[in-house]
Amino acid sequence: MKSLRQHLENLKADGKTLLVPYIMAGDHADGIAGLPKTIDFLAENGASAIEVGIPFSDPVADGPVIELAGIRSLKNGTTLRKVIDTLKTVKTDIPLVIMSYFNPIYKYGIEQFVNDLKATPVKGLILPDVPREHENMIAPFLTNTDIALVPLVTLTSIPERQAELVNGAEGFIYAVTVNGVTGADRDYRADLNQHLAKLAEISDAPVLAGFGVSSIAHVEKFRQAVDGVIVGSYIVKGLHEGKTAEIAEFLQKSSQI
Ligand SMILES: O=P(O)(O)OC[C@@H](O)[C@@H](O)c1c[nH]c2ccccc12
Repeated sequence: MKSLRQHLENLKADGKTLLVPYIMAGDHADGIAGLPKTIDFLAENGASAIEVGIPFSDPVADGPVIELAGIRSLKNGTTLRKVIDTLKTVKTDIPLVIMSYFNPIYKYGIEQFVNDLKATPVKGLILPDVPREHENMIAPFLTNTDIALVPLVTLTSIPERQAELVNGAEGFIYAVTVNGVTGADRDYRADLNQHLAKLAEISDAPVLAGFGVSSIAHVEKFRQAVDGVIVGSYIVKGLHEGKTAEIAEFLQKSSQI
């Protein structure tokens, strides 16, 4: 079993709420140099894993908060190469998961990308614009590595599709809670937890809910149906505004739920 899944399953077996904050690499006051300390900060405050975003000019699934963070990061001169070089210097016990659109990886060289990640704590990949049908562009390079491909299951995925995506999940299942882009402050549909609980039932791998999670009440709600949550916009905005105490408190409280 790949270590991302093992790590999350161990936490789950200890009764922990799985908590995966998302950050935009390079969106720090001191540019990419600030990435290692941001990772340390999240790890110290209870993150189970950390999703590290790669900035991209056409982020089709990103809402305004993440999109602006990407623009700031690109203005800081962040490139995929700089992110990987910086991650090579990071020492952490918790797995990192790269979230990237495919284009930067394609430009970098797919095989080279996977090879270079082996010298980093990256244990998973979320590639929102690579559907299962196209996974073979990268999956063969991951076979003999400890890097898991994390599937996104959306509300519109029909049961057959869900089963297919869940089958053989190497890390965790990313259960998308809304139809639309990332971002906090949104209404969830009334039967969302039933939908999530069904997904959790058919999945052996841990299931984490993401999109719009921005309060302790959200974490408590989703915890009734799945193993944990992914929190992006709330974290990205808070860090950008320097609200570290608030973020630390949110993470600590969430991981105790
Ligand atoms: O920001 P939110 O609503 O908390 O959602 C998480 C999200 O930001 C992060 O996982 C993410 C950022 N960009 C993405 C693109 C697709 C899927 C997921 C993402």
